[in-house]
Amino acid sequence: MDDDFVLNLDFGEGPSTRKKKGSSRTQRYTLRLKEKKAEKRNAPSSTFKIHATPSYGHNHDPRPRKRPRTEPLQSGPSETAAPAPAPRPRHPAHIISSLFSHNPKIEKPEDAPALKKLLKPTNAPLTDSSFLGLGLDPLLASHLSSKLGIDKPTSVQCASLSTLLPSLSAGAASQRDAFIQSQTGSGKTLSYLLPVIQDLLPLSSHSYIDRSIGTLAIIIAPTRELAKQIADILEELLKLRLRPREEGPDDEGESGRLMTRWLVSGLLIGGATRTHEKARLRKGIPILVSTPGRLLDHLQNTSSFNVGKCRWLVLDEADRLMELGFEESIKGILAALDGRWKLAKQAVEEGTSLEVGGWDWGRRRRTILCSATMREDVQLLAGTALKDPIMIRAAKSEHIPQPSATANSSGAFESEPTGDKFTPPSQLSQKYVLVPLKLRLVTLVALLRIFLSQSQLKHGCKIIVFLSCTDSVDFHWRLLGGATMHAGGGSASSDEDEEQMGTDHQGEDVVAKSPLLPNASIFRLHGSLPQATRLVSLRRFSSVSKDPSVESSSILLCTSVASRGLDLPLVHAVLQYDLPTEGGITEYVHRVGRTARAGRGGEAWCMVAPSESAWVSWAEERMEKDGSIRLTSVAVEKVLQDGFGGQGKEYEERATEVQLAFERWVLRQKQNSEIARIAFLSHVRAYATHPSDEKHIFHVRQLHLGHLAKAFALRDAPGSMKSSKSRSAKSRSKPAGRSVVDKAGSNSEDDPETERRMRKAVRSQGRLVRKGGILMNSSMSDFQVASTDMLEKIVSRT
Ligand SMILES: Nc1ncnc2c1ncn2[C@@H]1O[C@H](COP(=O)(O)OP(=O)(O)OP(=O)(O)O)[C@@H](O)[C@H]1O
Repeated sequence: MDDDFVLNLDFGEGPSTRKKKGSSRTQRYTLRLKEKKAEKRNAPSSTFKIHATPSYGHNHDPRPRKRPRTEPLQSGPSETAAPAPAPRPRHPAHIISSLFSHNPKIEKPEDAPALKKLLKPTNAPLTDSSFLGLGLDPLLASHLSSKLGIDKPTSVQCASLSTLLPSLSAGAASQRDAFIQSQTGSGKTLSYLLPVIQDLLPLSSHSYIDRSIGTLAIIIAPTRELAKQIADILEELLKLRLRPREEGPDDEGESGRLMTRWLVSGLLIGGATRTHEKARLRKGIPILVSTPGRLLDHLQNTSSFNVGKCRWLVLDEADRLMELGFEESIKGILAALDGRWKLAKQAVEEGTSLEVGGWDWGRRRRTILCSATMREDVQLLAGTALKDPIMIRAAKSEHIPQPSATANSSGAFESEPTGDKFTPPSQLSQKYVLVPLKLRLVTLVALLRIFLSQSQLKHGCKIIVFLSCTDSVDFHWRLLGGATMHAGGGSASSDEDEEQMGTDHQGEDVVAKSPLLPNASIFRLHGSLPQATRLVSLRRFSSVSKDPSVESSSILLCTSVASRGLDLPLVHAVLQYDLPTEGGITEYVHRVGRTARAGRGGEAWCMVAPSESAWVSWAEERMEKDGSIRLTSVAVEKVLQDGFGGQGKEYEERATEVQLAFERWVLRQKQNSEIARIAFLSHVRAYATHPSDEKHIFHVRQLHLGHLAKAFALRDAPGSMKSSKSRSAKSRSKPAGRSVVDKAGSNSEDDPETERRMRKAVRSQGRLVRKGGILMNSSMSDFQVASTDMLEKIVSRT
């Protein structure tokens, strides 16, 4: 089987790779590498091969080296192969990227034990339980099984259904509010949707009830994507048959239930015009999914929004709601709902409104709060929103958990159950690679190639890559989609770049293809993209071809906006290219939780800089004190070797060529260099926002900016890291790659005042994305370059 693919290498000097004058360091590297290469090289070749299927454990291929092919690089499935460019002679003056010199020494990780103990999934459906046994309506249970393929409940679903289902929870417990907390991918959405539907379903047998009854249940989610996802699941659930399969359409049936289909769902997330939304609300939306800002807006301004009879309020991802500053909006929503209920009740009592027969006005609204963590701010929200709540948690073992704690009047839970740390599912394999800054970009490509090659066996897979900020996402997306291995790329026009980019119907770029990542579509997601683009990107990233012969591998480059709640099918690997700047270990667990869902397997990888190595034990300890959670170290050399193939240290040459291809793309056009520069600056700025208790691990001062520049395919750190106006001749002569402190000419970051100003400046910029508590940008990590001078000012203490 020859499933290798070939990279065309051009050693000729294209215009884009012309050496800058006066770069004596580069000249030295060039000469050294040239000499080394000349020694090694027997017969110069214009191509090398990169194994599409990395061979774990078989790196030293005993087969004789194949004669290099001269075919062009294989592209993605939809692309036709381009004619092979004629091999060009190697040019002695070609700039060589010195990727493998002057890197910090990294100790080789110990070999991982050959047979890793397989851990039982902690978020899988339970084999010894059933929905019917928990009291779920047979119509719902059979719909779950036949249409959604869900037969057994997960642990948290067992706990919640046994508490929240109206049929089982008799007496006082039947009206209590609830706090649901459990692992990622454990099925929290169904754990609240099923009780809500089961509670409202009997109303369908009253012929006089229709949509005009208004909104009876509201689900609030922090982001539009999440709200849309919940609404989609709800819509699927509400397609259930309203009579048992064995009963005909006109039978009154043994069940004695003749139900009408009035129970429909609706989504309010902005995007549509207010008038259009108002018209939908006037018609009636019995179960509404919304983001907080838009909901509050309609509660305050839409008189036809009939919520007087609302029975359920669900606050999903409550910790994210708090992080995004929605506390005030939620208080407003609670007050408005109470007010509307009072007014509606009063109107009925006064006879000014038509009574719905037998409506139980005494029944209080039930509120459910779902959160990954029990942080202080979430407990405060629980204190405001919940009354005498019951705590619902998933057990770690296959035991149906009992509701375990109750909250006091301030919302604090009196009996804090043990083992309440927010941990990833146990079946998730967690790995990290200590990567010198210079090698980050090529290691990213190598890792993606490894994931893709694994997925080839399974007809495609999904990979999510988290980056620090929107500018970095945009840059990497364009870079991967634009860079080619043709050194003649110096003359490539932007049209050629565009060929590898697909656009959505609004003309916004959606998909990119990289010759380095064959058969994969690359998407991006961050808060600054138009809403339509975000939704299209997510939909296309998640789509799975029904034809097994069509590979549907896809890669999503994103910010933390994708870390919470999103349920994207078949995500095989999550790579944290940049570790979270906000949210610490909770954010890490949310991100890795996009894979290994509902009992399935998955891989979580992190790239850790040598200066950040203390993060590993820091993270392990925060996930589980007893040391049961361990991240496995994988050597960067192994990743590069497996990703790029070749014999011995051949991967170094290949990685260098890939780096050069990226650097050529950056040099190709001014606009590319600008994107790279902006991404670099935004990344450093985002890095500076790591909270003070993480500064011993993540400190800008530890970053070698010259090396980091390589990770943005730049040959030097942007000169504007120091204001050009104020840059002295002395500082100009300093070698690139010094830390911010060096460049600023003083120990600026040791100065508490500078530190304070830096945080303030960065935070205030972060706040710009949240206007009046309404999510404008969806993620606090989505830093925009409102002013690229910001960082320069910060570091130069102007
Ligand atoms: N009982 C079940 N059996 C099989 N799959 C299930 C079951 N319940 C839910 N799922 C599936 O598990 C996946 C995760 O569900 P869901 O998104 O509700 O998890 P979650 O706990 O809310 O995760 P997160 O904390 O990441 O938001 C979904 O694809 C869902 O269809």
